[in-house]
Amino acid sequence: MRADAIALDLDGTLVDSAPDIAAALAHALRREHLDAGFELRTVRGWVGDGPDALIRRALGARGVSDPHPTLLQRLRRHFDEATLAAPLAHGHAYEGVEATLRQLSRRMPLAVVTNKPTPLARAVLDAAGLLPWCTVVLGADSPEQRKPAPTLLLTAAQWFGVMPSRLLMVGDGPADLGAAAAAGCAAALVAWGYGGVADPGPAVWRLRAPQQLLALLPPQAVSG
Ligand SMILES: O=C(O)COP(=O)(O)O
Ligand SMILES: [Mg+2]
Repeated sequence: MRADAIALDLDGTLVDSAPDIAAALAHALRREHLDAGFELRTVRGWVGDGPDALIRRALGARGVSDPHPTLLQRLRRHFDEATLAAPLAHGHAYEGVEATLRQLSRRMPLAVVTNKPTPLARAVLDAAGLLPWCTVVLGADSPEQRKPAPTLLLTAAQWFGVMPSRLLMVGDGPADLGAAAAAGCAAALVAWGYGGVADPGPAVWRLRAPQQLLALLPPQAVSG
């Protein structure tokens, strides 16, 4: 396939961060004297739409379907503080990701496009040792930017001066595929992430290991 740049999702694609997200969520809920006893696999299923959606899902699971905005704000503040204090204390980059990004970054620019806010995303990437290989980190700093909206992918394409059709979005969830479709980008779905996509359709590449990206995008396929 031809791609001139890659956009990479963060949680569930580059890093197995669910244990840290679960710890930050538990910290936030406890600070507000709320029941924080969620299983890791439950929290894992809530990752992918950003921390505000995560917090709403946790509250919803406790029967709080219409939380007060100030409670949401406080929970977000506690969540962000906990994440910045220990971005990746329990999780790690998936095996093969660091070496793959290092090699790919010599061939083409790499953007991280995530529903995490940018400061949290940068902290996690730094802790994972992946930040040096990322040309730009684009997080969802406002609700409108959140995947499946195409905004961040279009920003990445513009940033790199490439057509959206020559930007490959690599992700683990429906928001990633939705954003790729909305932006007109090619898409690849990883097999190791937090999932939630039963049938990605024939146009989507399937990756069983990060290293497969190197074969999918050989050096001679790079233009310019
Ligand atoms: O839910 C999040 O915090 C972000 O998820 P993403 O990196 O998969 O976009
Ligand atoms: Mg993800």
